[in-house]
Amino acid sequence: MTDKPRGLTVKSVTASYGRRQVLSDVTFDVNEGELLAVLGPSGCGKTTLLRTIAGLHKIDSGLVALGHRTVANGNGTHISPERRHVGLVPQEGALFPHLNVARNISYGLHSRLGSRSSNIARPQRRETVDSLLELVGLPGIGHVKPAQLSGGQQQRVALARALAPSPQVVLLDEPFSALDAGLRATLRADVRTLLYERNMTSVLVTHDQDEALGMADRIVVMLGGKIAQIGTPEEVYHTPVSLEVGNFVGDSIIVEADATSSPEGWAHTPLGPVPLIGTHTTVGKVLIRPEQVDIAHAVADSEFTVTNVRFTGPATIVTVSDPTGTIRIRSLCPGDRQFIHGDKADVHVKSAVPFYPA
Ligand SMILES: Nc1ncnc2c1ncn2[C@@H]1O[C@H](COP(=O)(O)OP(=O)(O)OP(=O)(O)O)[C@@H](O)[C@H]1O
Repeated sequence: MTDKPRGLTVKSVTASYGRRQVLSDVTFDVNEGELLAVLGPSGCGKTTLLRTIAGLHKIDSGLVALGHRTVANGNGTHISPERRHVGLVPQEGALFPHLNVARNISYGLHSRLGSRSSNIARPQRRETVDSLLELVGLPGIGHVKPAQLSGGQQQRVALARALAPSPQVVLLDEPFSALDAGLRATLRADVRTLLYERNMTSVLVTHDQDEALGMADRIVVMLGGKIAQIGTPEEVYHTPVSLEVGNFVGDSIIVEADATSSPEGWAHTPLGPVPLIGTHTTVGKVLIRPEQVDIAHAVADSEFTVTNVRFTGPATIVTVSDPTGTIRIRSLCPGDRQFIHGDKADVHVKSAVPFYPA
């Protein structure tokens, strides 16, 4: 269990809907002030996991603790959501439409204090709401109804409401999924800064790889109700524990590799010799990231042909394929287009890649 009073422990948690188990032996800690992303495909159990931490879904076995306080275990302990001191930022549509922004936020204060909330002096409540609106970058909009706000503004208000009772942990359930790309990027950065400045312990659930890689201190990769890997964004991106994790966490090229007869630390592949992370002596597969591949105009004849060129602004994504089209390699080339469709190309993997034995 975490020894920090504001950390979170999830230990060997299983949870079900009826007879169907959807979380299986889930274990991780979140350190005080850390943002942990739970990344996984749709249906893998991310929301259920958040709900078990928030107290909205009972666990079958295992333990959930906030700091030193066990809030759920398999022996019948189940502290109710309002007594857990957890703030939840759900997906879109979470605000009460009939209440103005200030009342939506002060609802967060009520939920912490229950019946005692009426004892808080109105000026004090107002001061708290005003400072939270300031914090999320929306000063002076307390009188406005949610319908008058943009999606991004509504999510900022939802965050203010979650932070209102000074929770021990903030849980964010795909909070940016309904926003357009530009707004999503801005809000991700703002929320990250805000949580960091408040030293908030946070769990962010997302199926968006960029979001997890860009926001989290550590990532839990969930596949099929189980944890597949826990690590820093760099670890899960560069050294995924399996091809499945690697493929899910980012754009990847997976090719056959033979390390039985190549020099130590290298494997023969259809792309030529490829450097490996670690020493291997079997056949298997390698997982290559697009930015690890250099593509150059062929000096002699090459079996690889440029089949797609896509300019993205800061870089150009070039796809080359072998004659059968079974091997397709995307490479991230900085700068403007230097290739056109049909160019012959040489392919070179420039840094060590993970190897997975067959
Ligand atoms: N109330 C429910 N009753 C029965 N089964 C449910 C219920 N809620 C979710 N499930 C099932 O449990 C599994 C996990 O669902 P969950 O919503 O936790 O996944 P998720 O990873 O959050 O998915 P998404 O990213 O699509 O929201 C899914 O197979 C889902 O169909």
